[in-house]
Amino acid sequence: MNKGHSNPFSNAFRGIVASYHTERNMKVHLVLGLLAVTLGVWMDLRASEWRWIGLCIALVFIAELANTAIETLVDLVSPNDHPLAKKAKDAAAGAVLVASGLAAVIGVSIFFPKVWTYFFG
Ligand SMILES: Nc1ncnc2c1ncn2[C@@H]1O[C@H](COP(=O)(O)OP(=O)(O)OP(=O)(O)O)[C@@H](O)[C@H]1O
Repeated sequence: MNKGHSNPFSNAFRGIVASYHTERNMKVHLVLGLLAVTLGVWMDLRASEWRWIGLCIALVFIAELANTAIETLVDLVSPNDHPLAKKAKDAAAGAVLVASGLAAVIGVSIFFPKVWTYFFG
């Protein structure tokens, strides 16, 4: 493999696109992220609230990309069942769950009161 002319940005972008194509959860995260941004524009969020939403979206994508990287490496190194392969994959999936859970809690705490006030306030 020729590594001489590789551009770090295009490598990183290729990694994100490849993960989007192979991981169903990436598409779910993208839709939820776009939904949060749309809702944020509609609800006219404050700058501090946008920072939290941006942080949550980035955190979930970082966790999902790391999960993809670990799953891919595990499949390469241990194509057959092995307890350590299971441990690595389950821990990586756990990272996505923690990030998604935090994003859900922060998202609900920001949007729920605004949506409630909009419809019933
Ligand atoms: N090589 C392996 N050895 C042992 N257990 C494995 C191995 N590969 C996967 N598993 C286990 O099988 C289950 C399903 O794994 P799978 O590879 O489908 O990933 P996943 O967690 O479902 O994620 P995704 O849906 O993103 O692929 C998980 O509990 C995982 O730990």
